[in-house]
Parts: sequence; C-alpha cells; structure tokens
Amino acid sequence: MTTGSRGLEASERSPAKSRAEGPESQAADGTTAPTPAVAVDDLHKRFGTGPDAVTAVDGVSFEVDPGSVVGLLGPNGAGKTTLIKSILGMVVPDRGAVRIKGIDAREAPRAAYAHVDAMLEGARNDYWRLTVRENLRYFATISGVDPASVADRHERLLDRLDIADKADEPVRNLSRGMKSKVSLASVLAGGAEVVFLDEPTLGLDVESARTFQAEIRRLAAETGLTVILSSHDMGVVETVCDRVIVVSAGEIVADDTVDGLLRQGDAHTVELTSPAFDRGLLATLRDRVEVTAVDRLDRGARIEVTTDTEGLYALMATLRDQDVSLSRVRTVERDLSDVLVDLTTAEGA
Ligand SMILES: Nc1ncnc2c1ncn2[C@@H]1O[C@H](COP(=O)(O)OP(=O)(O)OP(=O)(O)O)[C@@H](O)[C@H]1O
Repeated sequence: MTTGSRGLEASERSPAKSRAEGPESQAADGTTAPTPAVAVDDLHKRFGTGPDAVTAVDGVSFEVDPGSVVGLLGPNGAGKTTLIKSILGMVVPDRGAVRIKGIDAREAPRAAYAHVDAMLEGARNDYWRLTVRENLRYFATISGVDPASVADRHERLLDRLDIADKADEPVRNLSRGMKSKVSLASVLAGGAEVVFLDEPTLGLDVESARTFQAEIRRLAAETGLTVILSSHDMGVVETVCDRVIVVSAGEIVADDTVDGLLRQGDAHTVELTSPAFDRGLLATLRDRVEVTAVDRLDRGARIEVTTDTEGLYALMATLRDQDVSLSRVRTVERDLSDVLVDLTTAEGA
C-alpha cells in the first residue's frame, strides 16, 4: 500500500545533499547529531474497552538514524503492525508523539509523511490490470514526481529486482513472488526517504529474498534510505538490519544490534551424548535443566539442554556424581530466533 504523498523535492534531491542540508540537533556534548529520520515518543494504542480491551502498543519510544535499517521483531500479536500503523497515522494512537525528519506528524501530517512510503501486511499496493512499468509510473506520479524524470531509476529498480523482462506484463499475470517484488519496486518508485516494510519477503523464494536484502542494503548505503521493517524471517533480519527492536506485548524488550542481541543473556545450549542416558537419568536431569531435545540411540541418547552458566555447572556436577561418562559434548550456537524466544517468553514479557 502507499502511504501519504511523496514529495518531488525529497525524491529528486541527491541523498548526500539532502543529508548535508538536513536539520541537525545539538547533542549534550556540543556536537551536532543528524535529526532522526523517525522519532517515536511514548506511543500508546489500546483497542476496545472494558475487560476485552487489548493494549497493542504500550509506551513505545525509539529513534531511527537516517540511512539505517531497523528490524521490528516480536511474536504474533506483539504489536508490530499496530506500532507501524500508529507511526504512519493509519491508526490514531491514544497518546504519544511521532516525528518524521523532525516534523511532528500530528501537527503537520502532509509535510511529515511527504518523505514516507510503506508496504504493509504483504498488501499489494499495485494495480493488477496495469503493467509493472505502468505501476511504477503511477506511484511516481502520485508522489508528485514526473515519471519521465525518474524513468532511469525505474529501469534500474526493475533490473535489480530481476523483473525487467516482465516490465510490460499486467501485474495480475505474475507469480506471487514477482508481485511482491513489484510491490517493493512501487514503494521505492517515488523516491521516499523513509520506508516501512511489513513482512516484505513473504512469498519470495530464497533467491528473490536475497535480491531484496541486497537491494535494501544498497539503497541504505548509497542513497541514505531509512528502512523500518518487520519480519518473522530471522535470516532477513540478520542480513539487512543494523539494529533490531524486539517487541513483546506492546513493549520494547530489547533494542540492540544483531551481534549485541546474540551476545546478550546468560543462556547456553549444549548437546551431550552418553550411553548412560536412560529414562531414569533423563528424569533427574529434567528436574535440574531444560532438556530441549532427546535423540535416543542404540545405547543411551543424545540430548540438548539449555541453561545458564550456574545451571551448566550444576548439571556437570550431577553427571559427575552419578559417574556418567559423556562420549560427546558440543556447544550449540544460539541464533536470533533462540534469543527472540528467550526475550519474549521471559517472565513478565
Ligand atoms: N483493529 C483492531 N481491533 C482490535 N484489536 C486489534 C486490532 N488490531 C490489532 N489488534 C490486537 O492488537 C494486538 C497487536 O496486534 P498486531 O497486529 O499489531 O501484532 P503483530 O505483532 O503485528 O502480529 P503478527 O506478527 O501476528 O502480524 C493483538 O492482540 C491484536 O489482536
């Protein structure tokens, strides 16, 4: 879907120039910091009233630097879509403020959203009877851009997203993955400086998802595009995001780089193999640690346990006390989805 109007000025100005000319704010130490592309302050949104009310966004604040790619992660129903829609003004928040490039979105919505575009919930923003190229021209036009002046950019987009050979096909004739690419191209066609992408790789095959990721990184690096995307695809998030905001039950529970998130917490997952692992011993171990997998072997079993450092020492002590010899010990690398599950299922999250 397309959100707001996209300004000619914004799209036609060179990004380097636009950054240089952009408003800056004075930091406490006297240095100037670029004005955040997006600043969200204490946003709240509740649906319904009484006992059935749902608090979808519960006091969320964050800032996004221009030219960065930020991932919004969280389980189903965490509030990601409502947060994005509240920032875009498609849902009216109960409280809180949104500033786009320093412009208050409530006081001056047209000016604030002139720089913004979005692709939400896999929704096709495209006109299926129009061809791919006609869609890009259409979206450029409603952004206030003369499509002829951006024809080269459109050709580049079609090339990079590998849909140039379908440029003159009506969108309705394309496969689902190709339609997703056209949606993305349409979002980028008018030259928005800030884009919101909700589940952008839904329906894309592995190669198309990779192309998409590379394109997002390139646009952020070369044109200063700011991207805020939500995805359940951890591969996408790990590859393209400079920073990840984890949302659970309407609140931010973590805000860090991918590496920072992977390092955080005191959880270890270890794979242990022993001929002595039988039903009785496994029951004893389950009392002490979380046994996340059991693979029975001809003799004994291979198990996977997740615990903190203290729990790991206690587990090893128990095995020693019971004279259990381990034939193999292997540390299992934790990935972003493990961290996400820990963060969003932690007590109180
Ligand atoms: N229009 C609405 N009316 C009532 N409740 C709503 C509405 N929109 C969302 N909600 C509720 O708000 C909560 C957050 O929903 P939201 O769609 O923002 O989550 P999400 O993180 O985007 O989930 P998903 O990953 O499943 O897309 C959920 O409990 C949802 O049922």
